[in-house]
Amino acid sequence: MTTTQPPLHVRHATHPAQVPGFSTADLREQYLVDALFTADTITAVLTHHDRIVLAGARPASGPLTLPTWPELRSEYFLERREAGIVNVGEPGTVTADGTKYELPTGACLYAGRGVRDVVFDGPDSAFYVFSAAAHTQFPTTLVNPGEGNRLELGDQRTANRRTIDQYIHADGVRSCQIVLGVTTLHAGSTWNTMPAHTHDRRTECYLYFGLPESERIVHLLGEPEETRHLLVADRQAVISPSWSIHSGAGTSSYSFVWAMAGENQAFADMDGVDVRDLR
Ligand SMILES: O=C[C@H](O)[C@@H](O)CC(=O)C(=O)O
Ligand SMILES: [Zn+2]
Repeated sequence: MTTTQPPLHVRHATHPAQVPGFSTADLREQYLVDALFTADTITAVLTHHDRIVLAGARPASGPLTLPTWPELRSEYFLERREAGIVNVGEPGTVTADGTKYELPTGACLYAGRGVRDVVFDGPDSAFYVFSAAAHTQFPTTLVNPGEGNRLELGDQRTANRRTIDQYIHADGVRSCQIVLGVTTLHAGSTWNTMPAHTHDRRTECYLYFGLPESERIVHLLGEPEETRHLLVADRQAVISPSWSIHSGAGTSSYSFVWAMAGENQAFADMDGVDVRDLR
């Protein structure tokens, strides 16, 4: 089928000193990715923070093939890249060089460097793609919800009881740079990632999903002593540069894909910020 292929949206890196001068609209333009999932379209954003590409594929009326973009100067998208793909919609399939993988909601497919053809299918599926530059090839691997390393964090009394599934990480599915998982807030819990942290060696992106259409997440960003917020809807992503905290509270519970790329893959390489020190 024929589809319109939107251009790659390129976002330059930002300096923390710019943040105090940003209006709400400026903050949203720099850090919020608000329309990744348009029917029969693959939408993509390249951020110069660690050269991460975020893409969304919604194969509503037929299969969609992952293209490449002129800015990448590559023959095919994964020629020098790797990707973590998470289905944030209804069950669907991803076919990587002829091998078809079934992805229920919340499942993750790691697609390694060198995979030429990636095809998304499933009328109500929605595939989130997080891609980083890759120096070598690791095997393409499927991880289903609950099959990764599972962490139970937080407490209902502080409204942050949540389950963290680590999928792509140093002790799980191997990759060059990507560390990726899905966190699900338990019913009645609203806070993620509080106490907040930074990790100056990695850029991290959150893609919120499973949030009712009428609800919003108040996502906190910026340096710990100079924070700002974004009001974020379902299936929207936020880019957190290395100097930025990334934490939020919803008007309801929700899930999110967290994914990072950069200098190392140590999940525990975080600089925690005491709640009392946030400004
Ligand atoms: O660097 C790690 C990431 O920010 C997330 O894994 C945090 C998270 O999912 C949570 O606390 O809810
Ligand atoms: Zn983090």
